[in-house]
Amino acid sequence: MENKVLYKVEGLSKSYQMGDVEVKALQEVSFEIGEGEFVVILGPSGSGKSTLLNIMGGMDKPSAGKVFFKEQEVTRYDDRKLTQFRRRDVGFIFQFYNLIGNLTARENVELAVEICDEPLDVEEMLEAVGLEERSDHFPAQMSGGEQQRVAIARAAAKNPEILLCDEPTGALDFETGISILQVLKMVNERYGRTVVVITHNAPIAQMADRVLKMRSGKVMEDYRNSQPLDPKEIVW
Ligand SMILES: Nc1ncnc2c1ncn2[C@@H]1O[C@H](COP(=O)(O)OP(=O)(O)OP(=O)(O)O)[C@@H](O)[C@H]1O
Repeated sequence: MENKVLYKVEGLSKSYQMGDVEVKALQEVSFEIGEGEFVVILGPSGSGKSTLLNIMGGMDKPSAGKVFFKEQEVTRYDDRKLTQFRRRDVGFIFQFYNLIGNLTARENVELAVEICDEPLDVEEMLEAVGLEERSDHFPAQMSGGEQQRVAIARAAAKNPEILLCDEPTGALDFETGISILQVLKMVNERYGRTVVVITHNAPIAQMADRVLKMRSGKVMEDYRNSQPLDPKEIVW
């Protein structure tokens, strides 16, 4: 089975100048991601995962190299096209949820879909992530796992091609983390969305179709799991 290529990353490098020192966050990273894949980008702290995800999501620009999304070169987009790309094509999920505190779960999701073209049904998404009973609660009235479910509903309801998730289980205990991985897998399977999860937590790689292992700003391994595990079989 060969999926259509969704992302093509070519020779991507990113350096930061810190006084006299040049920090090489990414060094000539190249790979492709197929439509519908569940990808885990695994690497220790400082290996360049967030830098890579931010460039893939149009939030940051590389020092060199190219990113293509559906054969369009994102790295050549002007600000207007980048805004459109972030709104329409990409859903973001962060470690600390980033919900708006004075809006309920439902209102957080509704606000996000207001700025995109073909959103999914808000109630359906809240139900899909298991929050139908809690949709009128404010973030402060919800557990970390519930808040992360709202964040997933918010990102997925935009109906983006891809969900980019930066350590989505990083702030959660083991069992809640597993339940969040199950929700991400559900969005991948039921809605056919491509999902990229970055993590330093090696066991999570067992649920991926594809694994990219990073170290010191480079992709050291790029492999496919022949039998990805169901999240509930993962232990850490
Ligand atoms: N804005 C910045 N200015 C200077 N250096 C930066 C900046 N952002 C990242 N770096 C450096 O780039 C390298 C890669 O950082 P990055 O956050 O991408 O790694 P990471 O794998 O996501 O790490 P973590 O899991 O700890 O978030 C690190 O050495 C980091 O200190």
